[in-house]
Amino acid sequence: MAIAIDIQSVTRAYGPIKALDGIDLSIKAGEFFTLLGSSGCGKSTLLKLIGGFDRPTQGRILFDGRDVIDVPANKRPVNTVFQSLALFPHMTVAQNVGYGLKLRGLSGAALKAKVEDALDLVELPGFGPRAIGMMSGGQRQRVALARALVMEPGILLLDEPLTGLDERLRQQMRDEFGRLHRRTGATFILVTHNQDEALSLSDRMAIMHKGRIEQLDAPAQFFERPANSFVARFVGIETLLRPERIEMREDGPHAIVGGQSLRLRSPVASADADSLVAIRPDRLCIAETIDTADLVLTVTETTFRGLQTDVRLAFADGQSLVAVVSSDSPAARVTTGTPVPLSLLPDAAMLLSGSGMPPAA
Ligand SMILES: Nc1ncnc2c1ncn2[C@@H]1O[C@H](COP(=O)(O)OP(=O)(O)OP(=O)(O)O)[C@@H](O)[C@H]1O
Repeated sequence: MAIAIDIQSVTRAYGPIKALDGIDLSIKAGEFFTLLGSSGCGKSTLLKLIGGFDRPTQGRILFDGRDVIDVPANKRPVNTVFQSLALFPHMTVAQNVGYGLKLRGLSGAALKAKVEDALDLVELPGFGPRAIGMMSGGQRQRVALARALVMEPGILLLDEPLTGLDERLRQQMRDEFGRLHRRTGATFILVTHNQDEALSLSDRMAIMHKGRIEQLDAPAQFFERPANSFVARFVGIETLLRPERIEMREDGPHAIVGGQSLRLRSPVASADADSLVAIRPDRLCIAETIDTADLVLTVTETTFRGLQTDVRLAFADGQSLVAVVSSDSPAARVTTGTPVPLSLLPDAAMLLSGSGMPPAA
């Protein structure tokens, strides 16, 4: 049932704009795959190509090794849950869910049984006779999901399906997607700009930017080994410092920033003019004494954030980083202008290639 997808050198141009620019991507059968990126990066365009609602300008798309470019949307083993949901407002829940099966020629008790099973699957048992207008936002999302699942697709496409729901419902539906993925075994492809959603659900995900894939990996790898400074910033590693130079020392590579030395995770990629040093905030801590410190920086600002406080610390050249400390620790009460000793845990600092973005202020 689950279907593997191969996207080979796919470009989709609208005049001079390349919504997709040479995408190569293999999605494994049965995997939960997410396309993550900010508005305009091309993720919906890619989903449309997979669904058969649009054609690539160049390149090939294969399902289980078969080219599907000429297969129309309604003949593909794919169902889509659109952001707009696209439910028929004048029909009941059961009529909406059963619509596709009816078109396939199913009727009577067989149709009814399938619809009821699908409503059970999304935890809306007995809701069949209700009018769509009497369903809440979250319930409508589930009806849209049931309508797609009832077709038993090998591939389920989810286009920003949680947009517009409140936080509690988002959480509930998110859990539901995970559960349905395990139960159906179908290949799920989610499009979202919400990082939490992507991280919690995906087996693998791709971060897209300007029609290209910046990184394709399992979720934890985006923090462990961000491919470049764009990805680091996207996943919330905000400290990106411009080094004066890179030095190879006995204990490994070091970056010199503002006259101080930061030990880098090795091996380092070859540095170029755009290379930046990313510092993971979770691997930075305030040291007991100056003697045991890796760095000594000056406090420029503290921001109370409830349980935690952000302490901004500056290098001599004006570049800065943020240490996150517990609000009840003495470190949260340091005053501006104070020198603070810092320790870097192993692999806290990584040298990343730039992606044309300016470094953090
Ligand atoms: N029909 C179209 N005609 C012209 N340009 C288009 C068309 N559809 C998309 N584009 C352009 O292609 C690029 C990618 O669009 P796409 O809708 O795939 O982005 P997205 O990442 O899904 O964004 P969003 O999250 O806002 O939906 C954008 O620059 C967009 O303006």
